[in-house]
This record gives sequence, C-alpha cells and structure tokens, in this order.
Amino acid sequence: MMKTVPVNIEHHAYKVYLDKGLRFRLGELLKNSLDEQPSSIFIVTDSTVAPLYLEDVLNGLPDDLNVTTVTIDSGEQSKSFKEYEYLLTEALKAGLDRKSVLIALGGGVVGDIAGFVAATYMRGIRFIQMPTTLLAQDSSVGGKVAINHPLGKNMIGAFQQPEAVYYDIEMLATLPEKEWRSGFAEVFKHGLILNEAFYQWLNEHVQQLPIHDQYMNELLARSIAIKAEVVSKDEREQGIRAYLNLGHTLGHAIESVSGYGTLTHGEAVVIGIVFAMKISEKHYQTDLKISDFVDWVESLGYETNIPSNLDRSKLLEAMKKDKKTEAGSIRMVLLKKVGEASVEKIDEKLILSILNEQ
Ligand SMILES: NC(=O)c1ccc[n+]([C@@H]2O[C@H](COP(=O)([O-])OP(=O)(O)OC[C@H]3O[C@@H](n4cnc5c(N)ncnc54)[C@H](O)[C@@H]3O)[C@@H](O)[C@H]2O)c1
Ligand SMILES: O=C(O)C(=O)C[C@@H](O)[C@H](O)[C@H](O)COP(=O)(O)O
Ligand SMILES: [Zn+2]
Repeated sequence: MMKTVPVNIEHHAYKVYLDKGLRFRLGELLKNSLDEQPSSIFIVTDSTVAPLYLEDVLNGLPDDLNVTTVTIDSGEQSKSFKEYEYLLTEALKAGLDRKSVLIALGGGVVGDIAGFVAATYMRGIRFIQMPTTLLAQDSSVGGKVAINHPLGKNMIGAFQQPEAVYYDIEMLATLPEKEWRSGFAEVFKHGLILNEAFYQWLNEHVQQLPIHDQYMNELLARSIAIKAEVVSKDEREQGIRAYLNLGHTLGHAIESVSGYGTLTHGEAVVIGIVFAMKISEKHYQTDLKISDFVDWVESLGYETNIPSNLDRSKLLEAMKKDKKTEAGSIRMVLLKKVGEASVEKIDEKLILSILNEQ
C-alpha cells in the first residue's frame, strides 16, 4: 500500500512516495506531483541500475514525452568534476530548458551528482529523486546535493530540494549485502541522534542483513519521517540538521584519505559513530554502553575500528575540512545519550589521542 511522508520545507513542500512497483508508474506519478508538466525529461542513472530498472521506468512514461537517458559508471568515484561536466554537456546537447525535469534513478551517488546538475544547470531546474538503495532513504530527502573534491567529501554542492521522491522499495531486492550494510548505518543513525525508541526497535528486530521484508515498511517510514522532520525544521543546517552528521566528521575523512569507494559511505560512518561515542563519553563523562553497540553492529558485519593503514595525522587534517569546522575548530556531533545529540567543539589533542588508540 502506498505510504507518503511529507517534507514541509518553508518555501517548498513535497512528498516521499513509498510503495512497491512505483518504477512502472512514472508518468502517472509525475502528473500527480508536478504543478506544471515537463517540457522534457532527463534521466540520470548508473551502469548497475540501468540494466536492472531503466526499461521499466521508460515503459511507464507517455510516448509523446521527449526523454533523454544518461548513464554514469556506478560507484563513489563518479561523484567527480569529470562526471559533473559530462552530465552538463549531455544536458546541453539534449536541449534541456527551464521547464525540463531531471530524474535521478539510482543510489546516493546518482542522487547527489544529478541533483547538483539540476541545481546548477541554467541556475536550477526541477528534479525528482527515484532512489534505488537503502542508503537513499537518507540521501534522497532533504536536498543536499554535491560532488566530491579529492581533498574532501561533498565539498562542492548546493541545497536543491526535489519536487518529489518516488521510492520503489521492490528495487531493493537486487541490492548486494554490502550495500544493505551501508544503508542501514544511516537508518540507525536516525535513532541514535533523535529517537531512542526507534533505535531500540531496530536493535530488537534487525539481527541480520538484508533486513527481513516484514520490517521494511515500518523501518523506512520511521527513518524517513525522522529525516523529513529535521530538514523541515532546519533546511540549511543552522541548528539541528547538523545532528544528521553523526559519525561523518571522521567518516568523511576516512573516505577521502582511503580513496573514494575504498569503504562504502555507511561503513565509514559506522567507524565514525563509534569514534564519536568515545569522544562523547569523555566529553560528557557518561557511559554510552559502547560495547553493546559495537557487539550489535559487528554481528551485522560492520568493521568498527579505523583501518590500520590510514595515517592518523592525515585523518586529522581531513577532519578539519569538515563543513561544521568554525575558525579552525573541529565541531563534532556527540551523543549525550542514545536519542539525544549535540554539537560540540572538540580539542584536536583529544581527537588525535583517540585516533591513535586504535
Ligand atoms: N545528500 C544526502 O543527504 C546524502 C545522505 C547520505 C549519503 N549521501 C551520499 O550518498 C552516497 C552513497 O549512496 P549509496 O550508498 O546509495 O551508493 P551508490 O549510489 O554508489 O550505490 C551503491 C551501489 O549499489 C548499486 N545499486 C544501486 N541500486 C541498486 C539496486 N537496486 N540493485 C543493485 N545494485 C544497486 C550502485 O550501482 C552502486 O554500485 C555517498 O556519496 C554519500 O555521500 C548523501
Ligand atoms: O542530510 C544531511 O544533512 C546529512 O548530513 C545526511 C548525511 O547522511 C549525508 O551523508 C550528507 O551528505 C552529509 O552532508 P555534508 O554536509 O556533511 O557533506
Ligand atoms: Zn551520510
């Protein structure tokens, strides 16, 4: 049954549609969720998703609509200047105009880069997210779009809200276990920062990956509702939106220092979450029962230690490039307790000492 989650950003409300089989119904969905119908459609997807789902999506569109499809290589390395330029060139060649609509069909990589193309092509055109990974329950909502720079993750980007999100959860059936792991990290992150009951529910019900079908509807609806509420209150990350960055100060540093794609985003974030918990215990003089958390996530196949080959001083340098840094001071999302986050300035010496513990 179709579920919708509203995203009520002040200047731009939209909905996340959640159901099985949405990929066959793009034409109908566009009709229902766009105020003005598109002059043309530009679908961006990747080399893994295209052979699996592109035909289904195209079959759902009316024959008289002008449609261009562009496929980029799958993987984090595609969130690059080179692919960004390529997509803009293809958009220009296809003759997209300001009434065109871009559709991002894929995981967070496609959503982020295609969204950034939509944000910048002719200073901004409409776009739709069609997420195909579990991780994209996070990335498709909230309008953060970006590409990576070799020196830092998501360093070039924009806030560009989609017109709608069409999440056909049937497409998760083909997701490899590693990608379930990556995506699930961003699900339990939502519980850890803001909703202890949701975190406990996950802890009780998720003992293996992929996640059992019977829990998926509830899991997605609750996780997306948390993200939607946060971005509705604070679109531009002036306050509580920063909580969504739990584990990302170190996580992003690990991704850039190890080379994009060496670890998945979620794998890096989990290592970052354990690190942030250790800093939290010291900062607030509290007991977060880190070993219980580590036992649970390790039983799901996550690595929780920082890879031993990564130079700790390089990680520290990369952490300083985090977007939350102010006047050279690293600011991290910490947990006062499960379900309660806060952002604090953290001394570099403490960071380095905990980096060196592992
Ligand atoms: N904008 C945001 O708010 C936000 C939030 C979280 C993460 N992100 C970004 O999202 C990216 C990670 O996204 P991701 O984990 O979806 O990675 P991804 O897009 O690289 O997808 C992971 C892999 O799964 C493949 N795949 C996608 N859908 C599939 C399907 N249905 N069946 C089989 N294979 C499929 C992809 O081709 C890829 O190889 C990172 O760049 C991260 O920084 C952005
Ligand atoms: O939506 C947000 O806000 C988030 O922080 C969600 C994160 O999971 C996501 O990885 C985001 O892209 C990180 O943003 P950044 O500003 O730290 O690059
Ligand atoms: Zn993330």
